[in-house]
Amino acid sequence: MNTLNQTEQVQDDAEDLSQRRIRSFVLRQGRLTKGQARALETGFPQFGVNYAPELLNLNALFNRADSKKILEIGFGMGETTAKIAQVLPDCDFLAAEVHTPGVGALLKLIQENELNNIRVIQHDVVEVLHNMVADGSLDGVHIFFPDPWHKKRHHKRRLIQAEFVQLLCTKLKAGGYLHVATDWQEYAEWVLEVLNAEAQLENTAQDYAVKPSYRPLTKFENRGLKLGHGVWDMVFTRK
Ligand SMILES: C[S@@+](CC[C@H](N)C(=O)[O-])C[C@H]1O[C@@H](n2cnc3c(N)ncnc32)[C@H](O)[C@@H]1O
Repeated sequence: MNTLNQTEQVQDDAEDLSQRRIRSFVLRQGRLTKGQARALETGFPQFGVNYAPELLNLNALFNRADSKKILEIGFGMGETTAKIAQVLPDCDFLAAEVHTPGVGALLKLIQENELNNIRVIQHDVVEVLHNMVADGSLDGVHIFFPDPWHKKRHHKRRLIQAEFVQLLCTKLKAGGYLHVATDWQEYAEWVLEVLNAEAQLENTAQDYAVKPSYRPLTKFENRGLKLGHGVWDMVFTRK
């Protein structure tokens, strides 16, 4: 192991010991653009949800009862979230992300596109699910390009793990869906194995699914596809 790896290992171990749970993200100081800062200030009061260990009333949050309620996990800069919310106006999206610039960016998109069907929460989604989302209340869960945590010793940080998938299943309605997409083949195989092993889930495809039309191709993904890189979608439903 070289010195850099040793330092990383020590940092990893220290973090693991200091936390009750291994997290799927590392918080980095991110620079906010002026637009993102303004959107946080003006948009969060209307479209933001503060973390609190109390169950959310999703119908009240979106001010309608007849819509499908979808949780998006780790929306990054929110481009995909905003596009999907536009093409699926009958669905409401609770979008979770931990990084402040991303939260500002999505709030900016919500304001620019006058979207009423997104609410944003800045918190670890594992805690949000445990403490704020009622059992059997979600029609769908979107997880697009979760951090692949390439190194073997970091695999424990991967969001998609048996225990996490079980938690998602308790929050999904019967017939609700879980859609995961990744551009890292080894992680795709890992995700497929974990989802196949969960007895409460059923694959909608033989293995990988055809990309559902609501998920837009991002610039990054398009570039990768042109270079011959793959993207794998997996769509499972809750029995
Ligand atoms: C690789 S990025 C993908 C972003 C976006 N979905 C996309 O397709 O561009 C993964 C994101 O998941 C977020 N994330 C990871 N673990 C999370 C957690 N436990 N709760 C909320 N967000 C999380 C990270 O902060 C990061 O922005």
